[in-house]
Amino acid sequence: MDSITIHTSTNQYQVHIGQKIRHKVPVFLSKHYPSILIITDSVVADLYLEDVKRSFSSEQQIFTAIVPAGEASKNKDCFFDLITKCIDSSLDRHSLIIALGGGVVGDLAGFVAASYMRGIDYVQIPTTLLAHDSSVGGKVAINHPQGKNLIGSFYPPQAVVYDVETLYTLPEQEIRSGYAEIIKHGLISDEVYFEDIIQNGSINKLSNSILMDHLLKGIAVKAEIVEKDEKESGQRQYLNLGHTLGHAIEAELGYGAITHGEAVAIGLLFAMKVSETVYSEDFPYQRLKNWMKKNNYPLTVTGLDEQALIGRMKKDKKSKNQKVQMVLLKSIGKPCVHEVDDRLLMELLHKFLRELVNH
Ligand SMILES: NC(=O)c1ccc[n+]([C@@H]2O[C@H](COP(=O)([O-])OP(=O)(O)OC[C@H]3O[C@@H](n4cnc5c(N)ncnc54)[C@H](O)[C@@H]3O)[C@@H](O)[C@H]2O)c1
Ligand SMILES: O=C(O)C(=O)C[C@@H](O)[C@H](O)[C@H](O)COP(=O)(O)O
Ligand SMILES: [Zn+2]
Repeated sequence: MDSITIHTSTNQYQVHIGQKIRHKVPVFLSKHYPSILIITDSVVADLYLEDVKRSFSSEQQIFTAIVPAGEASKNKDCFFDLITKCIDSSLDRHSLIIALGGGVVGDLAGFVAASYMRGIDYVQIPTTLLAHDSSVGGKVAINHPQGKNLIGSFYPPQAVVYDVETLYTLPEQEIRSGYAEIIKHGLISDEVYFEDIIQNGSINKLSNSILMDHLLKGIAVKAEIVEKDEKESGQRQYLNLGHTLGHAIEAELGYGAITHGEAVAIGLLFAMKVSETVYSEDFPYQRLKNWMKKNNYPLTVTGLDEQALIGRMKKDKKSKNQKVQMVLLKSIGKPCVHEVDDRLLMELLHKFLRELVNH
């Protein structure tokens, strides 16, 4: 088993990564919690809820709440119903919330924990590849129809218990989604890591040891950044590479129409294109795109209104005075934040979306 400690402004917590550790969750908790609410989704509940429940002793009161699987659950109604569940279960400030699932459950349950009684403890038990990113760093949120994660908080968990055995049941689309954030971690940190991912070819044929290597490196990149800049006043913005357009696409298509990682993948390609123009640098754009095609990323999203996308990009949390701020690359491993002029953005987006469909 691997463990990484993350220091925050208010506490420190450990990210434990290993096989079968969902069966022994209390081992990773520093306190005894008399009452616990496990929040999960309808798919994960059938697979892993009993394992996690059974890991607690019989004198602990365990409540469960199951939300529909998918991005659409990160909304105000699910949030409010979960708060009601906390009240009905008489949770208090000594209780624990467990987020058992992917990034949707992690963000939603984390925001419930951050809000209920102005904050109670919670633990992340991630079950997707993408959640190597979402479970670390304490960003919790729900979506607004006008934009992703516009309602949220920075609220670190007490622990992250990442049982990588759960990844074996993931469908292909979710492996693909998670790999977009792994690629992102490679692009912002280290060319060798990035090359290792794309040269390995098909993500469905990877050996367990290669997958684990990519995953652990991704967690290490994320951990190092969030520890230095927990509340995103500077370099944490680099973790948003690909998200300015990615989030706009998710919201514009309707939450859940494509996965977060698939939208981020398109956003990564666009960020590379803009970087090429702004910094007059060559990037392995075509090789990355070929890798994405080979792995069936949906790159031909059609019918997107370019003006609407730009309007949404301006509502992104990095915006300043209605100007789009994008994370770009000076080179691989050297990210930066750059204000992109409206006219240039429109020109590049128009060209990019046309090329995306055609080549
Ligand atoms: N807080 C952060 O720092 C952060 C970082 C990245 C992404 N996110 C957020 O994470 C969300 C996406 O997370 P996600 O990709 O994990 O999506 P998700 O939570 O919707 O999970 C994807 C799908 O896989 C299913 N699933 C989960 N675990 C499974 C398993 N082990 N076996 C089989 N099926 C399983 C789920 O039921 C769901 O249908 C987005 O809302 C995104 O904004 C947050
Ligand atoms: O942890 C971060 O910081 C990130 O930006 C990680 C992203 O992968 C993640 O999707 C995050 O939720 C985006 O944050 P947001 O502030 O743009 O909503
Ligand atoms: Zn993301």
